[in-house]
Amino acid sequence: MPMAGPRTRCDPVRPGRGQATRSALICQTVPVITSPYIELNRDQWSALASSAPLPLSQEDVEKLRGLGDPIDLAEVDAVYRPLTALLEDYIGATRARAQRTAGFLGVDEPPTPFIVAVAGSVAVGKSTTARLIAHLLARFPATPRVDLVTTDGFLHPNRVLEERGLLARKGFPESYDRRALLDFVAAVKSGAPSVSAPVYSHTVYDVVPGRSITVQRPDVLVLEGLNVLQPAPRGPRPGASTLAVSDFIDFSIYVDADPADIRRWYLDRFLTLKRTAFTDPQSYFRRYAAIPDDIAVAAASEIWESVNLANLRENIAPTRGRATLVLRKDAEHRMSQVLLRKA
Ligand SMILES: Nc1ncnc2c1ncn2[C@@H]1O[C@H](COP(=O)(O)OP(=O)(O)O)[C@@H](O)[C@H]1O
Ligand SMILES: CC(C)(COP(=O)(O)O)[C@@H](O)C(=O)NCCC(=O)O
Repeated sequence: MPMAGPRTRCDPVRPGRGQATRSALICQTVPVITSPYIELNRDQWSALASSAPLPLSQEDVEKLRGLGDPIDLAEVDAVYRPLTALLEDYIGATRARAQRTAGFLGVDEPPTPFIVAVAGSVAVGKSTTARLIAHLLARFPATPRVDLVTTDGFLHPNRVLEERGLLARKGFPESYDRRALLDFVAAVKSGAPSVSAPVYSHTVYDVVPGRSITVQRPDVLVLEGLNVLQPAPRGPRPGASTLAVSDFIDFSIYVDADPADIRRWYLDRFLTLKRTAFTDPQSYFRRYAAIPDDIAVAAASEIWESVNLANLRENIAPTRGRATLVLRKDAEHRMSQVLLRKA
């Protein structure tokens, strides 16, 4: 993310013993690191929290956190109190600008939903971030109506993935119905009164036929998924639209961590799911419930390497620099650094 450019730096050279005292300069070309982000460490970020108590209990946090994510009230306080305050500020500024523009044009055009996108690898904890943001923003008087949509509903059904030889590419850009996802986000951002999105089930590992979630012009839409910062497909047909989902996003958050840590979280979660969700006869992974842990871990490792890590490297991590804010986590899921796009 930081960009390097050369500059000349000159430092005075101290004369050695017995040498003439005339000062001298030694000059060299050194790279200058500039970045479009303001970087804050954990203490700097968490110190931005206001002293008002968070409208959340430890019990709420336990309900909202994803499987394997140890986040507690103190961590929510450190990360999400400043984050939601910042988001409310962005939302207020966006609304004020929309009002000024409507006044300038002499039209009566209310602001459209503010879209917050949450991106990052499989198993990095996007759903915890998305759920906490949605829950907290809904408690602010200016944004009581908040909806949360995950992009997995826009995956092609397994039948289509199988036909196209893409079952082992689930989560890769081509495994989604990108047109439908783009149409959905564009409709929300056009102020459509009611827009529906399909729903995915992690249990059956497929899109649920006939099920949908309807979004009715909320104050905020939180959109969570691997691919929300993905650019439009490369080399589109001449004349085809180059619009991408990210063109309709007002604020994006990339949840970032070391791939070695994410791998461990993925495998630990797989073992927990093996004892819980996979025992459901409806579970796509039910065959793993009854096999020894080491064989299940070997299979999960293979899925991690060949699907999720490959997708992280090829498609997801390259979009990190497009995010408004990068939330960097340490090996224990604790926020270690926040990068915020300079205004
Ligand atoms: N095979 C599965 N069965 C049931 N739930 C799952 C399964 N895989 C993932 N989940 C759940 O789905 C949610 C989204 O997971 P994922 O897409 O990996 O994103 P993240 O971990 O970044 O939130 C998580 O809450 C996770 O616990
Ligand atoms: C469904 C997912 C692609 C996540 O989709 P998202 O909500 O981010 O659009 C992912 O959880 C997944 O199932 N990946 C395929 C490999 C695996 O089983 O882990």
